[in-house]
Amino acid sequence: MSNLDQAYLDQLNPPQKEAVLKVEGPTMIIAGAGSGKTRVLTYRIAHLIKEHNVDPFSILSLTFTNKAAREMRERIETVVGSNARNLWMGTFHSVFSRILRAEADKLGYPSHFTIYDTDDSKSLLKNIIKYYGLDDKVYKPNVVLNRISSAKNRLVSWQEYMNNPIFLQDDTENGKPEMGKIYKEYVQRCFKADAMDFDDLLFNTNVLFRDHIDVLNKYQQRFKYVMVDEFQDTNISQYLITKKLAAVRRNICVVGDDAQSIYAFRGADIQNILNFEKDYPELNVVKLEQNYRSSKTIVGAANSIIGKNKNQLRKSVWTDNGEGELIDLIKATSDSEEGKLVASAIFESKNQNHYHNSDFAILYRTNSQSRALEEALRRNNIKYKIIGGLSFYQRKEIKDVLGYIRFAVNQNDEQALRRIINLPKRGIGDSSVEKLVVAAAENNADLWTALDNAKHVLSGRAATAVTEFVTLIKSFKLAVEKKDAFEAASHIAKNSGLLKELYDDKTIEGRNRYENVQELLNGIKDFVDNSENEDKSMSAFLQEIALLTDVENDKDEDKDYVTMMTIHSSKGLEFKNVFVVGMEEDLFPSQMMISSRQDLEEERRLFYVAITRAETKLYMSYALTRYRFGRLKTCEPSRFLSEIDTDFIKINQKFSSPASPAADYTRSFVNQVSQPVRKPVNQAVVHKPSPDFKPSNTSRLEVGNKVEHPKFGFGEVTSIEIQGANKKASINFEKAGEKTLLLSFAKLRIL
Ligand SMILES: Nc1ncnc2c1ncn2[C@@H]1O[C@H](COP(=O)(O)OP(=O)(O)OP(=O)(O)O)[C@@H](O)[C@H]1O
Ligand SMILES: [Mg+2]
Repeated sequence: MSNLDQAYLDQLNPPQKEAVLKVEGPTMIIAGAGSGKTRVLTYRIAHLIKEHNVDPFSILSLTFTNKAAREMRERIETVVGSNARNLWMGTFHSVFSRILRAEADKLGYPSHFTIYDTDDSKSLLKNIIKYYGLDDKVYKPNVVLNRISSAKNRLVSWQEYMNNPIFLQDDTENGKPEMGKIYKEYVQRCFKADAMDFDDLLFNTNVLFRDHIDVLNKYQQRFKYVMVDEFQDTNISQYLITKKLAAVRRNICVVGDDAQSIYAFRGADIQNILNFEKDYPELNVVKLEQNYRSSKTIVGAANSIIGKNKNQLRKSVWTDNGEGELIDLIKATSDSEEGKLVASAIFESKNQNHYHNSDFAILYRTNSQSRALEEALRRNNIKYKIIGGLSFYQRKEIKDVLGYIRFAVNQNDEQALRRIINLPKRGIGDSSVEKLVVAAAENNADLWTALDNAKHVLSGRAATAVTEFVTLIKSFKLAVEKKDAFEAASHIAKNSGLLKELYDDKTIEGRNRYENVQELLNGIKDFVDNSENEDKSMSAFLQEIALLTDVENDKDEDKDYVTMMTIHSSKGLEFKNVFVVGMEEDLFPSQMMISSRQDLEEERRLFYVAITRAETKLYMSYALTRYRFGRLKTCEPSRFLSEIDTDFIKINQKFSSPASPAADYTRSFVNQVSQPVRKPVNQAVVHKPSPDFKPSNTSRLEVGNKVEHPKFGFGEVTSIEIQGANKKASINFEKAGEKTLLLSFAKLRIL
């Protein structure tokens, strides 16, 4: 997006301008990708402040990531100046956790409540499942968590859940009749621990506004204008919050694209778009049809894809931009070759077009696909960055230090306690912790009180160790109260013994971990010195990082890197060149997700999101074999490839496997490679191994060797590749065709 300057209204087309100028009353813009919806929101806010003298403090703008909020804020700042800092802008979770902190006492929480992340929630559920003596193979913690999460997102409390026979019946049919009991215990334990999980942030905001009219009134008065980006991905809980807040003034503007709704699996509901029309009959609906982001080819391909979905609001998207190049289809024999071909294509495009690394993004369906791509990029010296995956704050050493900090802030934080109580080892085992938790429950006391009275519950060494631990935590608590966040954190890292333990580990990993903890301390220093948040307390810092989404924590100084991320995280972003990799059946569309037509349509919308991130050039790639879950699998090209109008796509000969059968691009070839659900070749091959078949030692296998495989039959080795400890051979089998096999697994007889 170009910089906003004084003449911002000239940078809008007529319907965009209309949406910016009409600031009173409800407005909805449901329009295609790249049509300037986010731009409209940004300019609208600038306009409200500049022309209508609206106090930024009374504008609430909800975005998909905090990063998007930061970028919008920066742009608005160029028009209205530093005043823009006071805008209420961020994700639903971050904005409402701020409000919950301010109003926590109304719900019986302290303002320093802890936010449990998914790991905390899962391990708490594990404890509960064990506590009730249930089988954790039946009650899998992440399945149970999903069930609880979806109940909360539909605003179903545990009381309603337990009293509604429909849920019990459903759970009984699923073989999990005890779900209600687990849900109840989970909520009560979170409450006891002064903790809220992610879903609670929305659930409890709804409770707050439902039960405390005075509080609701206060925020209804404060937020004179409410705006929501990516509206199609709001769930009912989020929808009701905005509806309540806007109920008095009705100045609400939502923008989104039903074709990009990709979170139905987490409870997002396109129905909200339809509800909106009902809830606001006086609604001003704005249509945006011109795409400013992408070439004609890309827009055409995207339209041809989304047209295959039955459930969508029909709308047209067109662009004035040039034709652009055709989409390049890259075919690889294996996932590692896919990585190499993608890296080579980036390398060449950079040279030819003088692009920076940052002009490229690689998008995939699941995080696990990144490994082969990373290896290839590293070999080509192309700097990349994975967004998402295991983020900085998810690393063990960081979570350990944060565990101490969390417990110093909130001594009821059971999950933090369990993490740190025996770290570094001080002779306090799981069973001692369990005894303390039970003692606390039986005496209706909180965990901290039980710890403080450990000598009545435990004996011998464990009791002494717990008493020493309590003394240590008391000193940390004091540090958190008396010192600034940075000094307190440094004190805790040092005196907990964690820093020393890492320092003493002289392995490369140990050094890395030590540096990561130093980096965490740097981050806290930065927060103290530079954060926009007025509250510089340790608990404010914890809250800020608890809500960082995948796309956020960009600590890298050098910003020139190829971005790698899942398609889900790429929503709302744009890049000059985009690679959509792993275009294979079972991977994309994902095998796990397509049990119904609705699910397939959601996968297709995800594909639409991926395509529409590209401005100039789009590449798609697939591999014929791929390691998945530790096994080499034969893959079929994704059915989505055959759904792209063939006028928009061509096979890239240069960056396709030499083994690919087609020399020239022809329509029929694309159709042929993309036929959905072809039987994998190897299933058709029936080979009876020779009577004297005995696997040979393959350590000396060479290119050109003739071999026999018990299933694929006879073939010739065409290449050998060493990858770390693994050695792979590509073998051209007479009947089964080209296969890449991992030699440590493949049974081969050298002839
Ligand atoms: N009137 C305009 N003139 C020139 N460029 C524009 C105009 N409107 C939008 N753009 C540019 O088009 C691109 C897409 O805009 P924006 O990101 O706001 O679209 P969007 O509808 O929010 O897309 P998505 O659905 O992917 O979130 C941006 O680079 C933006 O700056
Ligand atoms: Mg947008």
